[in-house]
Amino acid sequence: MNEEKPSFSVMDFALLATVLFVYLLSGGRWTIACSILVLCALAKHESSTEKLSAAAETANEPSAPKKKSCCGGKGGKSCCSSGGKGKKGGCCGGSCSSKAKANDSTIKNNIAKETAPIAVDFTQAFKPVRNSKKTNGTKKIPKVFSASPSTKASSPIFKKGLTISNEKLLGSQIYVFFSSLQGAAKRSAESLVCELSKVDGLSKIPLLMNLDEISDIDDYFVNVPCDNALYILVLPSYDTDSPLDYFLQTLEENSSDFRIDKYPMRKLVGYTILGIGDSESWPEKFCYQARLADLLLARLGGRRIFPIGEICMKFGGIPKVEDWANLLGNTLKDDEPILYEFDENVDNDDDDTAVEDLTKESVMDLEDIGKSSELAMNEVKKMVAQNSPTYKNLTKQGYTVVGSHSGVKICRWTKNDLRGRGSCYKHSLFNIVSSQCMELTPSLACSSKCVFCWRHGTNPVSKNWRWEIDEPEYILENALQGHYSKIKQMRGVPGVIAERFANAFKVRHCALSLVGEPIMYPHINKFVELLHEKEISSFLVCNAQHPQALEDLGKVTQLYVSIDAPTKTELKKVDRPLYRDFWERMLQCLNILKTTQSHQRTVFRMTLVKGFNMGEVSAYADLVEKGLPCFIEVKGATFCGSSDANGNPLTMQNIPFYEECTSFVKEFAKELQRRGLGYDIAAEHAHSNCILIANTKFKIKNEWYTHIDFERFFKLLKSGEKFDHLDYISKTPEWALFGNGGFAPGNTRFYKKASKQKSNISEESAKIEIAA
Ligand SMILES: Cc1cc2nc3c(=O)[nH]c(=O)nc-3n(C[C@H](O)[C@H](O)[C@H](O)COP(=O)(O)O)c2cc1C
Ligand code: SF4
Repeated sequence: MNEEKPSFSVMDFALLATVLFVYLLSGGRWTIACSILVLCALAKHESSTEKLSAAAETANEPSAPKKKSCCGGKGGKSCCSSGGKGKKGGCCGGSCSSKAKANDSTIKNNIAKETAPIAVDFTQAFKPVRNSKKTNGTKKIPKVFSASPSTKASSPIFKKGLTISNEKLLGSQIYVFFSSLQGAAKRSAESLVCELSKVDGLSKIPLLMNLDEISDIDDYFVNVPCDNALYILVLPSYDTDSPLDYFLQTLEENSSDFRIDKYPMRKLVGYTILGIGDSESWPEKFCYQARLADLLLARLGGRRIFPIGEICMKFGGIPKVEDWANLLGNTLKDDEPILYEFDENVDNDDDDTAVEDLTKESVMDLEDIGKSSELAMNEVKKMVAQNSPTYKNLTKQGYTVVGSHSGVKICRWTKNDLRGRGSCYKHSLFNIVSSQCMELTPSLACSSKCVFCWRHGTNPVSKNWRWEIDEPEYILENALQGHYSKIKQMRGVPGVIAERFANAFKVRHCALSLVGEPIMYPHINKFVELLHEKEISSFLVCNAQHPQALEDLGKVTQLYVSIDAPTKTELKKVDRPLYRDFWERMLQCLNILKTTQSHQRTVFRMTLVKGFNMGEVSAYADLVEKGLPCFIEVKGATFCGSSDANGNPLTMQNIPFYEECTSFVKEFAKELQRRGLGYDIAAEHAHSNCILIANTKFKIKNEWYTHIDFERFFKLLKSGEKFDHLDYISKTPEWALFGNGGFAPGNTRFYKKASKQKSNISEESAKIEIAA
């Protein structure tokens, strides 16, 4: 034991006494100076005392072996760097060397961190388990991908739905779906397919699918095409309306549709999503629709096998897609178990706590995503916003977009008529002069995706109205303005007849067709009233998918219903309707024509497409029996220029010749007469492959009255009296009757040069026109 040394020496006391003396003699400053001197002296004294006592101690020790001198961390030969031949050095016991190793590895790690190509930040889901209890041993840590937060809160299945699946991802059939407006998602999906095809051991080549072209989304997102399907979705985000909105709307509806399985996506091996967007221009909404899709697929029971990727196409683009694809490829090869949610096979073992720890944070994140995504789902957008690619597309095609959901366009028959080259078939059949007719739609969106629709791929689709609504007064005023400005542009065109040009500034007819489904517009009745107030007659074409709107429709001059196929199977193939109960809807509409709307001038509009709907006439006759329309307008689909790959599957082979149309119509009329339904062929416009079958009540004293007396129509309307289709008829002129061609006198028929026509036609890419 060491003996205790005294704390103060005589020297110390002498110094302190000096300080006291100085204080009493001269006060503050001198005392401070003196104190500092005293403290220095004391410190010096103290250290020399220590040195002395240390020397005394060493001198007193019994022959202790001499310690090697320490390197002081500098690594002298004798110690840490040890020429020590594997022996631990004398001073630090080797800790110098281990520290050096640690420093080394930290640096390496840092370098690795700095140089690693973090292309996409989707690594959050791979956070390591923080509970060390769960990571010991050789047990692998399952990757966890949490499911929809809202379902987590509400579904009992979720709470206990964590289990491990060892699905063999490599053996699955991968489907790469994409939706694209401007092509970036398509290119990304193609690159993804290319990268994934290189993955060793993948048993099947991934399939590329365009979501916007799928006839029925339910074929893939309620049913699945095979029992080992794995879905990868490449989705852009748009804060304006885009085709993806319909897809998301469908998933949303399916998740709450009691008629279908609550978790249909559980049939998949799994899914993952690659979002693309623009983080610079849309920082708040960057890839928000990809996240929404992720949420909805999880809600439908889908199992996420890889975290959602979010790539800004402005910075990096395709190389980042490839990075993501490579990481996904590694996951496919990786046979580690994946923890899925939404599985009732509960495994309630100890891992649950670890899983909870592990998922807590990502679930929190997803809750935020969930909230913002659900808000996004309920957000009301403009159908066609001015900055949207759809707007640009439509205006490029010659449409004047009015407000946010309506459009006008002057058709080629209006131009023809201004130049004395004849009106369209509506002149021959019903007395509508093309140069005074405005083609307009108050809804550019449609609830069908007809194969022959030439605007397919351009206009938005939806089952019902989900956009901002413009006032009918605003639409009419601006539509007329748009129409007149297009007419004005015709003033320099050779051959324009001055009188017709002047009259064209008084629109007399409005064809509510053009593109989309006019009856979807919530204020359609008010809009038609406004037309009538201006003595503009109304020709409304609807697609027989909105029975309630049809039932509620007020008086129109003529009411069309498109009948594109005679049977349920064919109608699905031709119209690709969005509604699951499309056939029932159509039958309901036919019944409404026969009952509530029987006072209207009703017309079945049939567009003949060879190879699609020119088969059985008796099935068509069944439909006529159900709707009993006043007229049946049969028109061969017509060619209208080459396609720009808009998804239209038809070619010139599908365009029927006029002879084929007439023989179809003759057979059809015969079948109707055989059933005693009282129809006959009345008029034609051979130039546009169009023939009219009319109910014989319009044949008075052996003369056809298929034309409209517009003056009488407006007179009756103003009178407020009830009237029906027979009250405003006029005699069909001789030239329009069937067999006479239907070309109005006073016009010169103009034939395109055959060679020029030929050069414009590309068999593979024909665009088919059905309206006008
Ligand atoms: C009108 C418009 C709106 C957009 N809105 C968003 C958005 O809300 N969030 C986002 O991340 N990117 C947004 N973008 C960027 C697109 O998602 C991005 O350009 C993407 O690559 C487009 O894919 P696509 O070419 O396949 O259509 C928008 C782009 C346009 C033109
Ligand atoms: S043809 Fe008419 S009903 Fe069919 S998709 Fe086009 S706009 Fe809609």
